[in-house]
Amino acid sequence: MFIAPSILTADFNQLATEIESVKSADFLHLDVMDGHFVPNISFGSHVLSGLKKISKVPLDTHLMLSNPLDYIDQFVEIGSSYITVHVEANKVQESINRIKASGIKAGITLKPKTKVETLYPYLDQVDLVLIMSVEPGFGGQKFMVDQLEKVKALVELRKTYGYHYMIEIDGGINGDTAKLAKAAGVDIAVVGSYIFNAKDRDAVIGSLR
Ligand SMILES: O=C(CO)[C@H](O)[C@H](O)COP(=O)(O)O
Repeated sequence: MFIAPSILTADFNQLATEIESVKSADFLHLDVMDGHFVPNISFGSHVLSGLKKISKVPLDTHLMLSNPLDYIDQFVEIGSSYITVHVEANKVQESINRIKASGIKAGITLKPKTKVETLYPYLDQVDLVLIMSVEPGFGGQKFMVDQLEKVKALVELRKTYGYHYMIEIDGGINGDTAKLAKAAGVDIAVVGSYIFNAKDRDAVIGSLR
């Protein structure tokens, strides 16, 4: 399983050092929140604009925004490899088109209460499907085990229709829940507090893999 540390729980007073501490990761997960789509505000592209200068880890950007289309160019500009938008957001199809036209990979995601069927119109177009295993907005929450049913459904759909997306899970991942996620068919685990609350982050990344 690939591991994507979420910098949401990192110490922003020493962001460069925090990012250096997870240099063995497969992706760096960026949780962008607008205080409207989710009840929290995190950071915008300006804060992240120097990231590519200090880390070679590919950037996996998750836009928790009501109007992602208005911000996609900024997150392309900072060097994102993947940009993921919510199916509940405005102008979903236009956002996916914009991401792909920018030459980077597009992802789709959904909140825990949203049915997996809402993703069906986009599954043939996307490179990544992100399953939220907590209510988006905050790190450090408990893993919602029932969301693994969505992972299993997506594995089957990929097999049946020959889709190419990777399946990512985000929220409440630790040593135990990572095993459940992997068994269900997850390709990438986003991990916030379990990594950033540890001293030896590379060791945690290695053990999660
Ligand atoms: O997207 C998020 C919250 O919206 C975080 O990425 C997610 O919660 C990871 O943090 P943790 O591993 O601490 O649960």
